Amino acid sequence: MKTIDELLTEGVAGRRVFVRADLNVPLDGTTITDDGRIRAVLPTVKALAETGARVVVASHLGRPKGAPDPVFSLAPAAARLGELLGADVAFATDTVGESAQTVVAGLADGQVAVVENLRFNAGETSKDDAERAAFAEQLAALADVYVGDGFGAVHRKHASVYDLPARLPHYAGYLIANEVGVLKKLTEDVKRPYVVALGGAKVSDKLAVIDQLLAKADRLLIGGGMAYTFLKAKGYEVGISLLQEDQVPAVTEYMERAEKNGVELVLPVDVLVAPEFPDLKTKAPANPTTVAADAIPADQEGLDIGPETRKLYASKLADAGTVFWNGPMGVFEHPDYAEGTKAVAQALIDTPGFTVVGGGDSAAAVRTLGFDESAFGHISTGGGASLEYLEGKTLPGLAALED
Ligand SMILES: Nc1ncnc2c1ncn2[C@@H]1O[C@H](COP(=O)(O)OP(=O)(O)OP(=O)(O)O)[C@@H](O)[C@H]1O
Ligand SMILES: O=C(O)[C@H](O)COP(=O)(O)O
Repeated sequence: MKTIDELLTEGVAGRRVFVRADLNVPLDGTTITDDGRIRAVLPTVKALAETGARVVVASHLGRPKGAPDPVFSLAPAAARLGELLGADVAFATDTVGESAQTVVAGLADGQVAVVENLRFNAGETSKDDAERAAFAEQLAALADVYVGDGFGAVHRKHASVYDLPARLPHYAGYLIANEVGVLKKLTEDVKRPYVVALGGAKVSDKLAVIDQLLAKADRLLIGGGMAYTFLKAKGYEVGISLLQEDQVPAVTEYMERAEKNGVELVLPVDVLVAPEFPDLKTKAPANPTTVAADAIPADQEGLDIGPETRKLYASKLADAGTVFWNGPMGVFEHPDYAEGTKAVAQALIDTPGFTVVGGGDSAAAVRTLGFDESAFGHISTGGGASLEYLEGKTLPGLAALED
């Protein structure tokens, strides 16, 4: 994999450099609640701008449906990038259309532009190779060189991640190089016990990863929205909690295999429930009730792990040699459901083992709940990406940078 340092040595002055970043930051309306992913790509953008490149930054944000949707505009991220760079950042109101072409053509050496959300174009995420290729051609027309630095999206076989680098000279940015450097160690030299804590809301993506983790980890702690598919597989009522019904048979098999392989698969013993999802805007008190994991009322939703589970998970993390944690334990954005995530974050700080926190929301949780980032071994910008990397999978966005 050629890195950006080689590109800088070759010289970038006057060249249009396309930086595929992951600016998929959490938003409250148009307010960015955690800018970690924007800060993470700064070294790459700065190095390119300072050496005279015309930098075109592109990213996805959220999961729009292949058409423009103002809720998912990258405009707030572009503005924040400008603030962090201390420079004007031009913003194109489309991705490859007239606005993008005009903005890119107007860039002077050393200037930076951001184009609108890649996923406003159906070609970006299309499963059809030709459709993705057509969009990649349009993206390629905007640049002379490609720098891949959106680590959080390298597990996606998307046009800007996979098809575009094949069409331009390509290099890995500093973030990708650093992430791969740290995560590689976890695949080669893992100090045991190796404990993996999984939570969050992208349940279907992450359940598949457990299949592989059963052959690698010594202990798996399950929380967040993911827990309810397991509790359902145990035959418990999960009420209106997040549930991946079609995955129940697979999860049943995981639980059987864990037992056979001697992997400790630990599930919540109690949870916080309420009749409805909390209001994350007003943060009005949610008044949750604590119930045993096998006693969730049919009309209630599980939104955090309970106090007994917090203690249990802390004890399961205390003697870890290595910990990988992805996905908040509850809806941490609301104070009534933040304690589970806080307890796991604190347990990672307290354990003597090497700790890695992966995921946009997990990293945001650690920061917004007031933890010191330096107390963790590594905070990865990738959730699904870091999990799939640890699984040993070939990730499209990394493979594309290699050849
Ligand atoms: N029990 C629950 N029910 C519903 N949502 C939950 C629950 N527990 C956690 N969440 C939500 O999960 C979200 C984070 O999940 P996600 O899987 O995206 O995490 P991540 O891996 O850190 O991020 P990413 O994969 O996007 O990098 C948070 O917004 C949180 O509110
Ligand atoms: O948040 C993430 O994990 C990355 O930005 C990828 O987003 P996606 O899961 O919507 O592809």
